Amino acid sequence: MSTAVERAESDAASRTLHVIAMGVSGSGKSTVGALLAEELGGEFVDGDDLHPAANVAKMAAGTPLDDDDRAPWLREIGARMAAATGTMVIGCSALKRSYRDLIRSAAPDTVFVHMRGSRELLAERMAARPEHFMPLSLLDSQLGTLEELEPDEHGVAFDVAEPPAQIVREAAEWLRA
Ligand SMILES: Nc1ncnc2c1ncn2[C@@H]1O[C@H](COP(=O)(O)OP(=O)(O)O)[C@@H](O)[C@H]1O
Ligand SMILES: O=C(O)[C@H](O)[C@@H](O)[C@H](O)[C@H](O)COP(=O)(O)O
Repeated sequence: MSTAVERAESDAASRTLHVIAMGVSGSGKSTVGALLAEELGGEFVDGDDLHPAANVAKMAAGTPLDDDDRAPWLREIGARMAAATGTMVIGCSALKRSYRDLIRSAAPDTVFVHMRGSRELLAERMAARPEHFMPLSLLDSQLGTLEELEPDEHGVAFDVAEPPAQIVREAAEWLRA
């Protein structure tokens, strides 16, 4: 027979979690998000794959998205999260508070794991994946648009200078607590 502590630990481990791996381009949403989903025994969806083709074309051409471009994409992300039957991690920049509010309006228990880093390190990481559609020239617009998590938002931030495995370990610990 299991003890009360063991039962509580097992409940926490099996809890269904709704997580957005958030941050600007190059911050590790895809890398850390996929590893985190694996660690939590859930599914990972890359928000990049949910952008309308016009959004991808716009970014690839070096023009930042605006609120109107992002609205249908954020609604799709909220709908995916709300429809998840098990633990779900979605990589989504979720740069503004209003974008996170939109996702929460569909899936209120969504938790945000924000990967933060210096411009220099982010630029280095973006430059190291030249085949990606997102041009380095959009990094400053991404950083200019970013609104940090506010105290009343359910979330946690990590420094992208840490290795992915460490971020995942700490994030999973925080999420399960
Ligand atoms: N914490 C990290 N430490 C070292 N390299 C990382 C880390 N996170 C991501 N990377 C690398 O940086 C690049 C950008 O990461 P990626 O996951 O594609 O970011 P995003 O999805 O946010 O654009 C990739 O080449 C990835 O392997
Ligand atoms: O809202 C946006 O401007 C985009 O969602 C952007 O933040 C996101 O980062 C791109 O999809 C690029 O993809 P990567 O994040 O993989 O560079």
